[in-house]
Amino acid sequence: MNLIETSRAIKDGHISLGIELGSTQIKSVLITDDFNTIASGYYVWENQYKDGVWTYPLQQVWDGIRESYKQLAADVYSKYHQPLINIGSIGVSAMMHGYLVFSNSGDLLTPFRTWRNNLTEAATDALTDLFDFNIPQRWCIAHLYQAILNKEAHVDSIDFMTTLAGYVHWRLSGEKFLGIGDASGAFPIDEQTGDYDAVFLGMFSQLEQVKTYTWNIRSILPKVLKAGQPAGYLTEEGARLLDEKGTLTAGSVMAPPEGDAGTGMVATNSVRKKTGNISVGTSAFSMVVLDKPLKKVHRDIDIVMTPDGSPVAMVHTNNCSSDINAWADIFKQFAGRLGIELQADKLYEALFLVAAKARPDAGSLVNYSYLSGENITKMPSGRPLFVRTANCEFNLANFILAQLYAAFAPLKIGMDILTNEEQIRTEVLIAQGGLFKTPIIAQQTLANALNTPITVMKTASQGGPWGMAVLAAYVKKNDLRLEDFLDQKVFENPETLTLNPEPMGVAGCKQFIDLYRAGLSIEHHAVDMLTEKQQNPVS
Ligand SMILES: Nc1ncnc2c1ncn2[C@@H]1O[C@H](COP(=O)(O)OP(=O)(O)O)[C@@H](O)[C@H]1O
Ligand SMILES: O=C(CO)[C@@H](O)[C@@H](O)COP(=O)(O)O
Repeated sequence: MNLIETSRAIKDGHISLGIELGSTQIKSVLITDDFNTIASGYYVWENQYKDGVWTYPLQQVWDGIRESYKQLAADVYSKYHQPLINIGSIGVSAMMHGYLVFSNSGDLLTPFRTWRNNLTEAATDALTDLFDFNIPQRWCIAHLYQAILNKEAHVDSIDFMTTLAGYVHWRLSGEKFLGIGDASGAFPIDEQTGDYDAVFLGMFSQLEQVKTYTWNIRSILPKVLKAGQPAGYLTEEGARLLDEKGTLTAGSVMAPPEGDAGTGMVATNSVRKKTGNISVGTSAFSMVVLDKPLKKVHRDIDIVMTPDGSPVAMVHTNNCSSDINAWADIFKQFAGRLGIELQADKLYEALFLVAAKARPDAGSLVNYSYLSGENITKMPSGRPLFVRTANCEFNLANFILAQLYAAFAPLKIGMDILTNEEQIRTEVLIAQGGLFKTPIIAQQTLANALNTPITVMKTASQGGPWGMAVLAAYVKKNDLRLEDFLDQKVFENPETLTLNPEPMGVAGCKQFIDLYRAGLSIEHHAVDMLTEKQQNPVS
């Protein structure tokens, strides 16, 4: 579309908005009906560790959404000279799972517990045994049951439990829905009915500790919808939450709110059976759409759903890029001392590119990027740790490569279970996430770590919110199955780059992983010996 055509599309509302609340950024992306991004906005935020809980204040959710929307609207006006009055369809996605519970008057009952918390081991052991289905620590039902086991007073007053995307959607539209992908990280889904598993709901309700409450699990969970189904309309109040200037009008059709896993699958065109993709950011997770059930229950493989309701095997690690960011900030501060003010992209590029000069084994340096606990390596909480012997090759190139290897190490260990025990392997994995903003380096390192070709699309670094915008557009025109819609309408001619594993890199990464495994008890010891500093309670 040329400028005039795009400007007309904006005026006529032939546009879709995707908003994704990721762990480090709230991003908004606006697309035209040909799925091209025409404007974007973002807001930077960070989880806080307060009172032993990883959290974000809900006020910041709205400050961030408004700021990111404001930037996007300004971007539209400056490029196309049009105010944003009427947006055809809107979709919200976010980091999944966690614990957000509300009373019947809509009050938040306890500060938001994010996916990053490892507080629910007892609940997950009990529920996994009960259902004979893996319940990971970060899932909503695990948080709820743990709160019950802890006898937390607020549980009595629960009227509604949802995810972050479900919460934002509810406030924008007044509707309590979840897309099936996001719902599958709240409570297990039955593929046949496309709804929460009725047998498991019954089993949960019959638990002694659960029976004592007046609420029923079914009634506090949001209703489940599949991609393409309308999930309400933007209300007047919702429009004011997005756009405080009052320009935006109500009435946009809303897509089912999704999780960032689902939007990652859409953004990489990986909803078809046997396709695989990876998301790398604060956390890392690989997803393969299953063509048959797994042979057995694995505590390290989560079963979630595509946005149109097919089961997916997910390997999820809580830690990926946070330690890289912490070190990048140290280098930024040092550059600042020399009078050099570095923008983030320049900083990451300068650091990542030097890794190309590293020894393939990263000079025998070892790093544990555990800002929080790690399920895959059974680490109860996190103490980021860099360790080396006196005679190893300690230089910047090896240091940065060790950081990258460490970011992918838990994922590599988890993926080995998928490939070795379940023989699930895809020809290629399509990756997306902020680490690919600097081309090649993270992509090649991931290919070497997983010993699998990795494809990255041109849109990789803004994948999630763009994927959500595409799901919002799909609500307006859903005459094809989602996988066909993506193949035929969205990804007719994708711009991609595939990198194959390099034999020396594969061998070098294996050496790193051997050292990493050997030293895991050092990390355990650090967890035991160093107490986490507490911050003030969340307001
Ligand atoms: N220019 C860049 N080059 C490489 N990595 C980057 C760059 N900018 C940001 N990153 C990394 O990308 C991460 C954000 O990725 P993203 O997929 O948006 O994650 P999240 O959903 O966890 O916020 C940052 O935390 C940082 O580690
Ligand atoms: O838990 C999941 C997916 O299962 C994610 O929502 C969570 O790891 C957050 O992802 P990001 O690191 O914000 O991309």
